Amino acid sequence: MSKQISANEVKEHNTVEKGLYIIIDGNVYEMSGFVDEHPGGAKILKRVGGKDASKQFWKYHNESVLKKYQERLKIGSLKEEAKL
Ligand code: HEM
Repeated sequence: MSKQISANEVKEHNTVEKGLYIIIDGNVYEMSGFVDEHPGGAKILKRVGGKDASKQFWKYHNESVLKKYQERLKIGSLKEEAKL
């Protein structure tokens, strides 16, 4: 099972310096080492750091992109938490 990461932890990692975490479909990806080679540009990725970027991701990519990069970029999955 992959590492469980809380929504707060994701939120705190919103810059390349601190670690650029993004959520796609409940999985957490660490993008800081990838921003400079992202074909869609660094800026757009930095803007979604610390956030759920599922909607933006599926707008521009398909499943094969995730398959290709998940081994390198995926660091865990979003922890299920009780909602108040
Ligand atoms: C795991 C995360 C991501 C990976 C591995 C990734 C990878 C890639 C790759 C390989 C391409 C080249 C086109 C392709 O092969 O489909 C691309 C293009 C692009 N990506 Fe990403 N990307 C990620 C997340 C995102 C996110 C979150 C956004 C938006 C906020 C984004 C926006 C774009 C845009 C705008 C393009 C250019 C599309 C075009 O020129 O038609 N990407 N990305």
